[in-house]
Amino acid sequence: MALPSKVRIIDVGPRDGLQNEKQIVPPEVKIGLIERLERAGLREIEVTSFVSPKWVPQMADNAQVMAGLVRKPGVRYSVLVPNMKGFEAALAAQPDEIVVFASASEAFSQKNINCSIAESIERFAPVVEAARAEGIAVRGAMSCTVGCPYEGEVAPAQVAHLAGLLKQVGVQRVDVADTIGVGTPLRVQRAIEAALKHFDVDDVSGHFHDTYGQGVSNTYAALQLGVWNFQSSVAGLGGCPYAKGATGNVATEDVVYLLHGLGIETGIDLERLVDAAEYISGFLQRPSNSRTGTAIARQRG
Ligand SMILES: CC(C)(COP(=O)([O-])OP(=O)([O-])OC[C@H]1O[C@@H](n2cnc3c(N)ncnc32)[C@H](O)[C@@H]1OP(=O)([O-])[O-])[C@@H](O)C(=O)NCCC(=O)NCCSC(=O)C[C@@](C)(O)CC(=O)[O-]
Repeated sequence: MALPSKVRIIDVGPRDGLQNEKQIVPPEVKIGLIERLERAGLREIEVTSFVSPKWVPQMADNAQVMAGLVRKPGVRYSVLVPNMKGFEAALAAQPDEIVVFASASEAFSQKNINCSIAESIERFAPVVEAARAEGIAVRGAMSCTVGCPYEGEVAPAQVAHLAGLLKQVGVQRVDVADTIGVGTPLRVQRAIEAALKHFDVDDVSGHFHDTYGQGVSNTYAALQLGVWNFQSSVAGLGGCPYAKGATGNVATEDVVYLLHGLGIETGIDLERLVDAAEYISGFLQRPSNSRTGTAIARQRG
């Protein structure tokens, strides 16, 4: 199959990237990061999550971040929502899209959202209905589609099962997430094919963590199946609080370098993206996890 000619990237740095940071990042820094991502050409940004602040303290400023954004036309701002309480809080902030998040593995579902997969779907059903009634788009993140930190390998059939449940409750598109970054290209392709049993290829995205350095290879493997939507994180920020040892998402800079090298259009200016990475890395006092970003920053001197 020919590779797609264009790709849409959702930068999840402000949410997935920062949620696990011990040091609280103030809302104005998060907003500064979002503005720099917009300047770099990102047209979809996962801004925050309306989850319990006891579970994820870094996202406790969700309403402040949303209220402080100067929304740019043409940019889609999404937020994670685990239940009706989160949806009601998110609704006041008027996101363009909400993301409900379920797991392909039972154990991770329990650790991450304190309920079984079936219970999570029951919780999401009214949330999805309410969001769509408000004209808010709904994405479903599927965690642990390749491996689980508690159960080990996850079978494609589990991914297909979850994708089917999300489809049934009205989720419009899904992310195939390798939460702990253990996937390699063929395993990731099997997980994507499982999602494709229920969703059109235009509505399936790849979300790869880079724990074992496979994020770029897995992106290429997904492109080979025609997938053209990806989530990645500026500077490779990230890690899930409930997936011990897992590192950040594949860096947006690394994905963009791959895509531009393949002649695939992204609308993203790599130099400006590195500016955004330098901004947040400077705040965190830590070098970027992106190989591309590091190379470009070194050339700048
Ligand atoms: C789902 C719950 C809330 C269940 O947590 P629970 O403790 O079972 O919830 P509960 O309904 O029993 O409520 C307990 C307390 O939490 C409050 N509460 C209840 N809901 C909310 C809410 N929405 N916002 C704010 N507060 C909330 C509620 O009001 C109550 O407050 P209290 O009466 O004790 O003061 C909790 O487990 C939670 O917040 N989990 C979120 C964990 C999380 O954010 N994980 C990271 C995101 S997933 C991820 O990163 C993976 C992804 C998407 O990136 C893809 C990938 O790579 O895999």
